[in-house]
Amino acid sequence: MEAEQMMMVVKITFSVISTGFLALLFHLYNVLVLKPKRHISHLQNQGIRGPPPSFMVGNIPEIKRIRQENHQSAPPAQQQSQSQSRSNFAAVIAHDWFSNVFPHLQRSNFDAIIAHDWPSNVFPHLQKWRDTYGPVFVYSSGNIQFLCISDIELVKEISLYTSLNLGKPSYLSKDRGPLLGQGILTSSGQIWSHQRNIIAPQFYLDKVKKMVHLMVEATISTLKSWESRIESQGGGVADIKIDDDLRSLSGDVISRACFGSSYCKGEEIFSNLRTLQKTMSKGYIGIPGSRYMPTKNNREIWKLEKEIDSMILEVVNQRIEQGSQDKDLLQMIVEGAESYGISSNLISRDKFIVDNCKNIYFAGHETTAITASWCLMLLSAYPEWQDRVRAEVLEICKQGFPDANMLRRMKTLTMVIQETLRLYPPAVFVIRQALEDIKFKDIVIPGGMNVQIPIPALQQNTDLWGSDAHIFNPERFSNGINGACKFPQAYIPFGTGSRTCLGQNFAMIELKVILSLILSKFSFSLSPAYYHMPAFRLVVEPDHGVCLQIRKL
Ligand code: HEM
Repeated sequence: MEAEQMMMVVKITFSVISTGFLALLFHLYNVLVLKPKRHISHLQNQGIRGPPPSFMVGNIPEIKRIRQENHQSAPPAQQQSQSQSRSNFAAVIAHDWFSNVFPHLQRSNFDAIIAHDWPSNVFPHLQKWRDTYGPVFVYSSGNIQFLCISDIELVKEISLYTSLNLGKPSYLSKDRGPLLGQGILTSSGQIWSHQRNIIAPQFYLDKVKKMVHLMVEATISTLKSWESRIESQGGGVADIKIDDDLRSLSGDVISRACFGSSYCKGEEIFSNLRTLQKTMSKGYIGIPGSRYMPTKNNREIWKLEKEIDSMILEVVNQRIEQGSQDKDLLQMIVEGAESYGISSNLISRDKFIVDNCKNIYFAGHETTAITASWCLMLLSAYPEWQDRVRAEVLEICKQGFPDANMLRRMKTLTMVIQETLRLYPPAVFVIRQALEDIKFKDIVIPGGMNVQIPIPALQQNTDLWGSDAHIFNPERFSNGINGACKFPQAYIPFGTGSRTCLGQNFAMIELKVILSLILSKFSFSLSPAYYHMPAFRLVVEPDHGVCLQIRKL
């Protein structure tokens, strides 16, 4: 009898295991073979083409090959020496008589030297496929399919579509999860709308204006450190690599503005986030599941993620214990987490708080700091614009510090920032996932498909912006965005549609404060050490940083 029972248990266990195994196999077959095939043939039937994907890896081998070919066509040694002589040239020319007597020559030389059409180097595969298959094509990164769209009429329709059926892709929360968690940047649907409702009021324009004073204070302390470096180096000039200073500055601003000045651990959190960002962009091979493999890189990512999460939670709990009169963003997130916890068990209270703080930390400081770096690089390279903007700032602020009213009047500075964000948008893709079949123009995007809009490709499209699309010309924004381009939807550095950047007003005001204060206190040119090489590390940043020769005015 006992033996019979044993047999029975063994049989049941075996059939449970084999059913589970078969279900897993079917799931894998569906995810890895059937679904991608269905998506691609659905689009192919509508005349959309793209490079043929291979099993599991999709088009990754081809992406690697195209990048390799692109790299080989411009050997690094040659690039380095060219670039060195270029930046030497720029640094020297900016201050000698040649630039005054032959400004047209200097300008055109510079445009030839520091080429702004970097997207074709950083994403050569997208450029190649666009040339081969047209402005709408389909490709696969590992097992994730993307419908890449740079057709302006389609982009226009997508930007007007407000339904949550076009949400954040599910792969993003896995892919960027360690950095951004399940915060608003990565979540879709229910959690997202709740989070956005909590966070959005913090970024209303009237609230942001009150933060100008706080931004000025933070900037002044950075500029004081530059002054002492100039004094200590002697000769009235110092070579300063500005990127990390600007990163700390924007980190300081976001800490004070959104999380209260008692956010003492901010420094450490930011530096860990930066290491995490670098580690993640180094290791990512685009195959789903690869994040979960116990590689050395992934172990490093998990360790950093844990450290960051516990640091944030520690600071939040300290803050809750201390209590606060100010209703800042942190307070709102904590209250939001309490109310959300009552209505949902989708995500724990602690995770809700940590993920949203991480989101704002990363979204709010990295992008702004990089934009400030690019903007100062461009103002160094185009001294005539540096002079023009400085004259405007000095006229508006006299000898004082900028306030919200003054910032509004800085039209030339706004044009320069807009042009910087056109040529060097730090966030390079708007990414969405169709949660059900959605029709745009005459294309039905199948449910589950990811949509990718490459921001730089749109913003440097000569058909939309004219033959000078690759050239730095802030003048094009003199009549606003509508005057600069036939289609305002082709200018989307802050994204598009219902999920545009929550912090865009905040970012524009912060950039104006930082840049106007720098311009009113210093003049600057490119250091011979500057090496122009935009690189993609989840955001587009200067690979070797921006090194400037800075003089006190
Ligand atoms: C120059 C600076 C910035 C740039 C270029 C930028 C760009 C972007 C872009 C492209 C998106 C994605 C939008 C989309 O998918 O359509 C985004 C989302 C977001 N950004 Fe920014 N951003 C900047 C600064 C900031 C700042 C300062 C904050 C906060 C203080 C912030 C908070 C956010 C948040 C919370 C989202 C997610 C919105 C959502 O999904 O609902 N950003 N940003």
